[in-house]
Amino acid sequence: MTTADAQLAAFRRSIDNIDAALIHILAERFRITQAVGEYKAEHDLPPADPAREERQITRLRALATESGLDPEFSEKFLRFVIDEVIHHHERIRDAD
Ligand SMILES: O=C(O)C(=O)C[C@]1(C(=O)O)C=C[C@@H](O)C=C1
Repeated sequence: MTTADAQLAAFRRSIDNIDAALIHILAERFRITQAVGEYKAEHDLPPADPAREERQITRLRALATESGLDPEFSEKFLRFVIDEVIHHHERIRDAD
């Protein structure tokens, strides 16, 4: 193995650890949003709350900018996650 190969392998070990952390964090987020979906279905609350989403996006865009992450990417990522959560909420509501 060359020095360059060893360096790339070291970078990739770090990437693999970060990816694992992301999966654990997402799993935890979806675990709690599952409970939120059940709560909303029980209390006849709508699956989506656009005002709450607006506040989350504003907050995360600011955090992204502070952290050197592209705020556009952060918003797209959060939108993608929230849209999936809303689908889960709808499925829970429709199963009731
Ligand atoms: O906070 C809620 O009401 C949720 O259902 C959670 C969540 C989210 O995933 O963050 C999902 C859907 C709503 O539109 C807003 C936020």
